[in-house]
Amino acid sequence: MKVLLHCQRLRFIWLAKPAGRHFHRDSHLWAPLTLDDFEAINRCEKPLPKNFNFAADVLDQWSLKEKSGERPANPALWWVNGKGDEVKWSFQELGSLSRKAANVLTKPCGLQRGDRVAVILPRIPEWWLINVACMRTGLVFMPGTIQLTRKDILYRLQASKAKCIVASEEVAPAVDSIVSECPSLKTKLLVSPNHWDGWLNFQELLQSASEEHNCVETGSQEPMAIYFTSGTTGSPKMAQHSQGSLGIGYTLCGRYWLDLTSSDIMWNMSDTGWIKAAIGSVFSTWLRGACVFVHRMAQFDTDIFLDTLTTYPITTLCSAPTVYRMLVQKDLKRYQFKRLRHCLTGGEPLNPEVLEQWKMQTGLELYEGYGQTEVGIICANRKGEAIKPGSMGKGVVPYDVQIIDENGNILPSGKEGEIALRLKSDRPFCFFSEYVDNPEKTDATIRRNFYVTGDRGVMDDDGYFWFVGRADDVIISSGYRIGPFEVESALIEHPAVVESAVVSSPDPIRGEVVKAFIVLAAPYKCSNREKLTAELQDHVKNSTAPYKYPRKVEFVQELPKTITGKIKRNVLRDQEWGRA
Ligand SMILES: Nc1ncnc2c1ncn2[C@@H]1O[C@H](COP(=O)(O)OP(=O)(O)OP(=O)(O)O)[C@@H](O)[C@H]1O
Repeated sequence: MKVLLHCQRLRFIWLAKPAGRHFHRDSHLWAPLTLDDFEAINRCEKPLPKNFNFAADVLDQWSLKEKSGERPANPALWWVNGKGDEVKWSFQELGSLSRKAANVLTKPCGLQRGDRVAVILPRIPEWWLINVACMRTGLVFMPGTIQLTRKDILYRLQASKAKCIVASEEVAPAVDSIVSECPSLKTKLLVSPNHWDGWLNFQELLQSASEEHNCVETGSQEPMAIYFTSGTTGSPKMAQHSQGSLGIGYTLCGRYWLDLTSSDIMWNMSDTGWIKAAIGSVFSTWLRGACVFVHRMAQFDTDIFLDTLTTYPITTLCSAPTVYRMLVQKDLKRYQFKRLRHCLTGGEPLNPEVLEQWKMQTGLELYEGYGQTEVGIICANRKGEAIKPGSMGKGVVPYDVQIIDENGNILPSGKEGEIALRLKSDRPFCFFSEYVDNPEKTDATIRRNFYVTGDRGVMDDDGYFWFVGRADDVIISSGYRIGPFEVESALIEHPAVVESAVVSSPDPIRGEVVKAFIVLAAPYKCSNREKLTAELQDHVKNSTAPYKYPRKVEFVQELPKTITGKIKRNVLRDQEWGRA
């Protein structure tokens, strides 16, 4: 199945040899792959087909099922903006509009299979159209959030050598200010009712484009998308994914973690720039034939958020822990959610206190998942399995998740080490292909026969994984190893704490000590700081091993975060160590 090449400078690259069973769609021998096939491929019980295209092999199949009445009359995409505007597309409408969009990309934009397209759009329906149009044409989709600054956009366009940028008016001026420094960029496509000098207009071109389009027969391992990582620990890396890794790799995630069926309505809050949008708002959801629900909020607002859940028949919700931390500050018992039955979170550790409060106030569990841009979901609390508050759940199929030491040896349960994925003879097909133009970083993810995540954790006797912290975030004080998450989770149990970030801080005797940066809840903002510090320190000493308590405490208005909302502990740590 797979050939392992031993290259110069001890670099390993994998060439998976896909099976040739999947005939060209025009051939009389061609049979569409079914959801059962995708699940079997995901379980590694069936080989990856030679060719695969998510638009043709998944979306167009749902269109046919919709036509024949085999799928409920649920939209494929349901978009609202809170101002009375609404878009509902069936799979058939999504099909015909995305074919038109494909013609816009190849004809007036002049793009060819394999070209890279930077797409920086807010949560508007066109984002989904361009996404599917790129699949149909074999273009490599590179999403980015509209919160990117001029400098971020320049970094992304130069690093990727993108041929085209698709943007909205929010970011067009920033693009214009740096375009002269991006020689590879040939086309600027604006998604707006207005015309801008030097930009083609998507809406106008879409209206006149033909609906006739033959989907490109992409190889399963052909590049489909490039995701820039969050940049929590440094410059974002370009993780490249293939048609198969994204298009098939999330089948089981949709079934077991998201628990979706074709009559579900999934609201995933992730920004369009991150892989979580791809998982929850494209691949997992549409593989299961469910409806993708989108609310374009100008900015996150808890009242609008809660109103949306009471107004629309959303069944499944996925949001970052930060959002749940804010929501549990409200009196949630006042709200009657219309159809909500399954709630998910991930991207950051979820404090057990938040899970308990959410459950107490809404009656619903919170199913946490743990993953990375590079390899997708690694651990998750699956529907139907008992949740252990504070744990990220068990390893997900097809991954063999282990805790290893610095030499790549598997550690027994209960021992802290690095979270890693065991690579048997085959590299799992759902892995990213590489960090583009960065073979050293790609190689550095492999230790002996493991993919190392760079995160530290513990597996218990029941196979549940417990997050300790990113390897760089672990604090070593007087010889003790202290994970920030445990201290932060202890702090948030106290009613004065909305959220906190725990980092190492220099100390002349202990080398480094635990320091907590704390955002206070409104009623505690005017409290006596000295008294409150002592109270919080005592609280941590009582709820976890006393050596973990924060010897230094600083109260802050807010914590530094990435645009995905993740706490940037490295910024606070550098500040403490005078490296800022
Ligand atoms: N449920 C979770 N619990 C704890 N941490 C999580 C969870 N889910 C994701 N993470 C963290 O997020 C990381 C993956 O996030 P992402 O792929 O966006 O890149 P990043 O590591 O934040 O950014 P960069 O690699 O650019 O520094 C994981 O390695 C882990 O540290």
